[in-house]
Amino acid sequence: MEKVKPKKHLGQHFLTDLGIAEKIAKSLTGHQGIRKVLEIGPGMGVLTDFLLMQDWDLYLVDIDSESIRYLHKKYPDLGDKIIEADFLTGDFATVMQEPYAIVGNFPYNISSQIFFKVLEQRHQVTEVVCMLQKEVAQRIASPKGNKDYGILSVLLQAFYDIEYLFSVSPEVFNPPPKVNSGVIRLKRNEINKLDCDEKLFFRVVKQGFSTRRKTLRNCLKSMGLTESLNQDPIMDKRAEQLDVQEFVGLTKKLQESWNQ
Ligand SMILES: C[S@@+](CC[C@H](N)C(=O)[O-])C[C@H]1O[C@@H](n2cnc3c(N)ncnc32)[C@H](O)[C@@H]1O
Repeated sequence: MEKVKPKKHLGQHFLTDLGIAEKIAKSLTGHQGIRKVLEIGPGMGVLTDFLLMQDWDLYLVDIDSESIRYLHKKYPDLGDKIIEADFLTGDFATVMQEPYAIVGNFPYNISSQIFFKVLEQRHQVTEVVCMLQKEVAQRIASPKGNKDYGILSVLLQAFYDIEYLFSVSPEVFNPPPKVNSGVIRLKRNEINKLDCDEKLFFRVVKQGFSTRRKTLRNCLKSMGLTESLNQDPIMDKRAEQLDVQEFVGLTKKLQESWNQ
């Protein structure tokens, strides 16, 4: 079968090391008893081959029509489960219907956007195993106080337990990317709902990190801080010094101060 020509604008760096592909596929655990799996960006199916050796109900989504033609030839039995779509704009809540896990060697240029979409679908997405740019992987898994800790770390850590699994060097891809890669696993935690207004929590986290070097007092002032909240010692801190629970506490304080 003629191979897919790598397209830079689609982040196509095809993994050539079968051992690593197998290791990624085996990192999926079926957390919370889920068998339905969506692979984002299967390309030529290097991960897919190993996923199909396991007992998953597997769906594939790729934006590239050349990859899709290749996958249909390679896996004729998958039929409609091979989906040509943009994961970022497609309605996968409806396609998948039930809770599902995500796996993939993500297109690195859109990996943060993929995670914002995962957050929107957090009630349905039980697990994510993925390879992405090492720095982004580290940032997502990073604890508070670390220079890498940011918006995605807090938001994802609020709903998922995150593990950095292993690093992968550029030589095992065709063409090799300019950056190192990292594989992470996210397992949805048991907390169905945060103990605060979740929409406000998202706003507080995003606004809190809007200027990293500034205190929360400065970053959040456009949100209408009352005088008493303005005096609260937490406002002297910077966003990177707060973990998820502290952000939840801050969100509750903000809401209560508005209700007074
Ligand atoms: C890094 S490659 C990985 C390919 C293959 N899984 C491998 O490991 O060799 C990323 C894949 O994501 C696909 N892709 C890029 N943007 C996408 C999007 N928005 N939605 C779905 N797939 C996308 C690309 O076409 C490509 O096949």
